[in-house]
Amino acid sequence: MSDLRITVLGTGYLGATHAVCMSALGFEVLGMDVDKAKVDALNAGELPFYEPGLDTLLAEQIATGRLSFTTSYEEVAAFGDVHFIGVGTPQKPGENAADMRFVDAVVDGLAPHLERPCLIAGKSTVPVGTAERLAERIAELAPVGAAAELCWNPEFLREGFAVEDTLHPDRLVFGVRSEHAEQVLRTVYATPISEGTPVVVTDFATAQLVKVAANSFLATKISFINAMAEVCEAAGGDVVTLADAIGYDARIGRRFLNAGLGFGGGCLPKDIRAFMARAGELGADQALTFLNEVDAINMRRRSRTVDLARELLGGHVLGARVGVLGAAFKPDSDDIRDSPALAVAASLQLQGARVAVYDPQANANAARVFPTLRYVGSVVEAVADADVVLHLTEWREFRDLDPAAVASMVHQRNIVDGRNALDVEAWRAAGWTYRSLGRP
Ligand SMILES: NC(=O)c1ccc[n+]([C@@H]2O[C@H](COP(=O)([O-])OP(=O)(O)OC[C@H]3O[C@@H](n4cnc5c(N)ncnc54)[C@H](O)[C@@H]3O)[C@@H](O)[C@H]2O)c1
Ligand SMILES: O=c1ccn([C@@H]2O[C@H](COP(=O)(O)OP(=O)(O)O[C@H]3O[C@H](CO)[C@@H](O)[C@H](O)[C@H]3O)[C@@H](O)[C@H]2O)c(=O)[nH]1
Repeated sequence: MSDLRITVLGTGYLGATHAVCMSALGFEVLGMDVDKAKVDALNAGELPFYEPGLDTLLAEQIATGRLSFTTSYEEVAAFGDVHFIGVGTPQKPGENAADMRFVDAVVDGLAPHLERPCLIAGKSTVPVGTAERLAERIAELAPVGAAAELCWNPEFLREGFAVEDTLHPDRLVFGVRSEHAEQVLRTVYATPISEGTPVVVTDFATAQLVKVAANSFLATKISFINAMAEVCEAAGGDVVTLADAIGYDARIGRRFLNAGLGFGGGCLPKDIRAFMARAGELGADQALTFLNEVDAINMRRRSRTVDLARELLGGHVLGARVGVLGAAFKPDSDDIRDSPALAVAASLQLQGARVAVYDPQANANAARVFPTLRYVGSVVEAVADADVVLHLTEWREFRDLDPAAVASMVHQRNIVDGRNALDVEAWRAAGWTYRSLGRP
């Protein structure tokens, strides 16, 4: 184990995971965030969000004494040999572009304290050109001068699998300007568990682009199958069978070909939009106009789900009871950023439905953003007397439901499976009118 000391600036979903995993690999790690409540919770060994396995790992690592958290840039600068940047890059309100103010603030906060040689490794997802700009800024501000070097090391973890993805990544991407930076990154990642992982060493521009290209491809794959779902709806085909059949072709592959309510979260939607905005600035906007269509197909799935619910209610949404299963943008996460489930729930409520939402982990986060929806603590409460049940986030708890048992709780046996994840035959056999996206 190398004695490099690591810091992680921004300890949200990405940064907290990275800090905890680096500590689990044996490094001494200092995490930093401007949110004092978050820092206090992390220091107490309490994870401020839900991520399977990360809670126990955090508590274990805090107990080793190798991992701690602070709000101080000075402490971070004095402590670290390698500083990872994992602050947020959300969509700017009312624009497609990414809001870079957190990235800029973290560099402006840290760099003036850098008095000893170090590597700063950007992990946040950024518009191409950011690393080049930040390198200049660091050169201007850091007392140690060129011995504070920047590199770009994009992160590909998925929420719900964050620990697994961090410890066993599909690949590592190092955007570097020197052999020294490459060697330091190789040392950080030279652990038994990343053995055999492909390492792509490249320039700044490519490293930043790899990340948004990957997310654009994933978003396109989902919208492709959702476009097929639209055609299946028109033609009377079954998109799940279609996905299975085309997925057997190894060139296509079945993963990420699940049709339904579409993609949400704090990454895919904002990343394709920021990529389009950046391409526009670079004069390459034509190259990415297809991403507009990817986005539009995705958003149409939300309206389609609302329409299915309305159809099942015979057009009478006003006063109808709607039981919503799921609020998170995906299962095994409490993240509700751009959640398709909440968009559908909110739309039906706006049309006058009486909506009850249950999510195993995301109720509290959802209530902060959509305070007027009614949140309940169980499936039983969500579906009580419902005229229609909407399955919008495919938690195992929902996939395992016994349709006969749920049938006895509702007013009308209507279900929309927004994720094509329930057993159609079993639900129909229990007397349910089952509707889903892209299936007859
Ligand atoms: N969430 C993921 O699964 C994931 C995966 C890969 C890449 N990314 C990218 O990583 C970045 C972070 O995403 P996230 O989901 O962890 O966001 P997040 O909102 O959960 O976390 C961001 C954290 O940064 C902190 N912060 C803001 N300003 C700061 C500052 N000046 N100094 C220190 N901390 C500051 C915030 O308080 C917050 O805790 C984004 O660019 C995202 O696109 C996220
Ligand atoms: O076949 C599929 C697969 C996913 N989704 C939806 O797509 C969204 C995103 O899912 P996923 O990619 O699993 O979650 P994220 O945690 O947002 O991870 C994505 O975004 C991260 C942040 O950039 C990247 O690091 C990951 O590699 C990338 O998968 C969710 O709403 C899913 O419900 C589908 O609708 N159909």
